[in-house]
Order: sequence, then C-alpha cells, then structure tokens
Amino acid sequence: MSEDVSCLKAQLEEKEREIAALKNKLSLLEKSQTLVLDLHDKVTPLTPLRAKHALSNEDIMRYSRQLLLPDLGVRGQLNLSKTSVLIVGCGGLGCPLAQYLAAAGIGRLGLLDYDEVELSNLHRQVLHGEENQGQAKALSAANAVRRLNSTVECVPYHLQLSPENALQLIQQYDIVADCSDNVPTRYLVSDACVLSGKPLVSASALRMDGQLTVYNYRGGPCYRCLYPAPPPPETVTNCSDGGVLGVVPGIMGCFQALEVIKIASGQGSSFGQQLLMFDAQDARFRSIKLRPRQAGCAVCGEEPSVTQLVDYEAFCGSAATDKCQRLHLLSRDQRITAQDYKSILDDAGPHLLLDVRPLVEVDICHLPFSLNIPLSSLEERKSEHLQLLRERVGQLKRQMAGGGRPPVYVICKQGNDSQKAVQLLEKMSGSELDHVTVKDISGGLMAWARTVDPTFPQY
Ligand SMILES: Nc1ncnc2c1ncn2[C@@H]1O[C@H](COP(=O)(O)OP(=O)(O)OP(=O)(O)O)[C@@H](O)[C@H]1O
Ligand SMILES: [Zn+2]
Repeated sequence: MSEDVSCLKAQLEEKEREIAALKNKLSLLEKSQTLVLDLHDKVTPLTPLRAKHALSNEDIMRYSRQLLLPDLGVRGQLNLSKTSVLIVGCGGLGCPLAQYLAAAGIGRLGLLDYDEVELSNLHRQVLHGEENQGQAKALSAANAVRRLNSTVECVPYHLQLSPENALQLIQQYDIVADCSDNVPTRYLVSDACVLSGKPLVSASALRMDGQLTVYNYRGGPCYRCLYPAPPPPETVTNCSDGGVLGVVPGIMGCFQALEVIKIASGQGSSFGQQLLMFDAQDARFRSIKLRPRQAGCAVCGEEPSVTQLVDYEAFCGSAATDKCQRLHLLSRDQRITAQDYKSILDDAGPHLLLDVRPLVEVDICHLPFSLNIPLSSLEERKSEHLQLLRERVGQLKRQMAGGGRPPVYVICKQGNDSQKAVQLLEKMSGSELDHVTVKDISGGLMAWARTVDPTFPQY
C-alpha cells in the first residue's frame, strides 16, 4: 500500500515537472511572438539588469556545451548574464559580434546604428536579410538576435552616436564594442569610454585585413595614447571605396565576441596592450605589443586636456559617417551633369570620355566608348598612360575640322576623383598635353545610372 503511495507521488512529481517545462516553453514562445521591440531614437535610462543567482534547467541545457569548460563554468555563465554590452555599429563587425554574444547568453545588448539595411550590406552583415532592406539596422539586428535567444535583453537604438549622447549611453553599459567605420566615431567612443571608465573592445576590417585591440582595460592604453592625432582624411579608405571580403569582418567580429565574453565572464582579455593583426590573404595572425598608457595622453594622461567630449568631426576633419563626401573642387563652368553629357552623345559631338576609376571598378561596369586611365596613373604621370592620352587627344584634334580645343569629359564613380583629374589635366593642358577643354561629369557614373540610364549598374 505504502509502495503505491510513493510510486504515485513520484509519478505526480514527474508530471508536475513536465507541466512546468511545458508552461515555460509556452511562455517563451508567447513572449517571442508578441514582444514587439521598442526602437529607441533617443537615449533613455535603462532599468538595472536583473541579477541571476542560479541557472534554470533551460539555461543549463542551452549553455551546456560551454558550461562544461572549466574556464567558464556556472560562475562564468552567471557573470555573462549580468553583463551589458553596447555595440556601436550593426554592420560587418557588429552583426557576428551580436550574434555570438546573444548565443552565449549575455545579459543585455545595446544595438546602435543610425543607418538602414542595403543590398550591398548583405554579403557581410549577416544578421540582416533581403526582407530587411530599408529597415533600421538596429531593429533588424535586434529581431534576429531575439529569434536566436529570447532571454537576452535587446535595446535597439536607431541613432548616431554623438558627443551629445555618448556619455549618457555608454555609462549605462559594462563593456563597449566599437564596430564603426569612421575615424571621428573611433575617437568619440574611446574618449567616452575613458571618461566613463569602460573597457572598449575595438576592431576594424578592410579589404583582406583585420585588426583588434582592447582599449582602456586594466591600466592599458586608450585609442588616443596610440593615435594622438587623426590621420589626414584623404588617407582613410572605407569599405565602400576599398572593398572588403565579407568573411574578414566576420572573423574580426567573432574575435571581438571572444574578448567581450572573456572580459564579461571574468577570465579577462589579453589584448589590453596588444594589437591583433589578421592577414586573410596569407591566413596569418600576428600579435604585436603596443606602447603602454601614456602619461601625456590628452584624455587618460596625468593632466588631461580633454575632460569632456569634443567636436570629433572638426578634430578629424571628416564626417562621422562613411557616406560619400562630395568634394567641390571646381567652378560651375568646369562641370556638366550626366544629362548634359547624354545630350552631347546624342548630338554626336566629337569628344573624349575619360574614366579615371581603377581597373577593378571598370571591370564591374563602364560606358563602352570611354578611355580608362586611373587617377593614380595620371598623378604618377605613368608614361604609357600619358602617351595613350596624347594619342587620343591628337586623333580628336584631327577629327575636329573647325579647330578649337578638343573637349575631354572626365568621369568616375561618384564625381570626386574626376574633379581631381580635371584639375590635373588642366595643369597638363598646353604642356604635357595638347591644349584641351576639360570638364567633370558631376556625380559620375552613379548619377548616370540614376538620371540617364536606369539599367546601368550601381555599386
Ligand atoms: N557614429 C555612429 N553612430 C551609429 N552608427 C554608426 C556610427 N558610425 C558608424 N556607424 C555604423 O557602423 C556600421 C559600420 O559597418 P560597415 O562598415 O560594415 O557598414 P556600412 O557603413 O553599411 O558599409 P558600406 O561602407 O558598405 O556602406 C554602419 O552600419 C554604420 O552605420
Ligand atoms: Zn590615453
């Protein structure tokens, strides 16, 4: 009789456990279906992250494979759940970083980006899909992260990190990750981390190369300790100009996730005074020791001159976005529009169309009647290219029965390099070259695609 009672009790307990597990599953499912993420367009105070004192059965199952690691264990996992991380930029680095932090069970993720998803992002910004084009990157990333792990609290910010909001924002997080793509933002994030006392896990990726360092960590240097002055703006290349193989920021973003997890879980990062360099071409990693924190550093030094955030665009002489900056090097009569050029073509007026883009871009698309001489070859006065140009100008002159200066129209992708080329050709006209009339086609081939020929590819 007593055996029946204990047997029944055990069965009942088993059923109760099953019911509790089902209830838990149902509530998670309901939460993920009904919870609509609030997209923040300004910085508001966050409620403190709820401290977890023990792992639930679900946690144990979800994180079991990493819980088995002596380096992490239950303590490390609980530490992760208590940590908040702000990700600045939900692009090529930010996407894999957010994905792995969410998968690993970080407590709260702030996802910040002012931009929207574009088709040309999808080869590397792997949290966004085709259906997210036009959507705020922060929201698209947060939704993807939530599908992966609904227990992670996501705070999407659709705004630009600026000197006005950076401190208020960064102070609310434990660790900051710089996944941005421009120099003013790098100085801004670093200064704000120094002023708020937060570690900064920073990475970059361009073409086939990547870099990673942890700044302001355990007495190590800040960004300014290493780079007291910004580079000249014209020496900075971004992904939309220089290109990038998608997997390179993927690897660097994963590295950032690794260092964030090591800091958050309590293992600590070894990149506080180290620079990791990744060469994808040779599949080689190198790590070099950096100089220590500088006593004379303007922000983290002994007598700092930067005690509050400044105007970083003015400091760097460039914008805090990587959007194409339009140069204005020429007067109005030195420029024509893409439609004006179409009329010249329609009137079959003799002229030379000079495309000054690099060959790799000309291979993507070009106008069939153009002559390609890259701006760099003109600048370097490459003799074979100058010879070719002289010949083509000579031919043109012979074609022009009525005499006059042969017209040369210069084109590039967006109309910046072509302006530089016009200035250069004007200097060469009458000396290194026959006298020519040079004009820039403003807005370049992208303006041609937008305003003249919608079938012409944009990139
Ligand atoms: N100050 C800033 N505030 C918020 N987001 C920023 C800031 N600076 C840069 N970002 C974001 O950082 C991300 C950098 O990622 P990445 O360079 O891969 O993307 P991208 O700018 O979309 O690329 P592409 O150059 O191909 O257009 C971008 O999504 C950009 O909008
Ligand atoms: Zn410093």
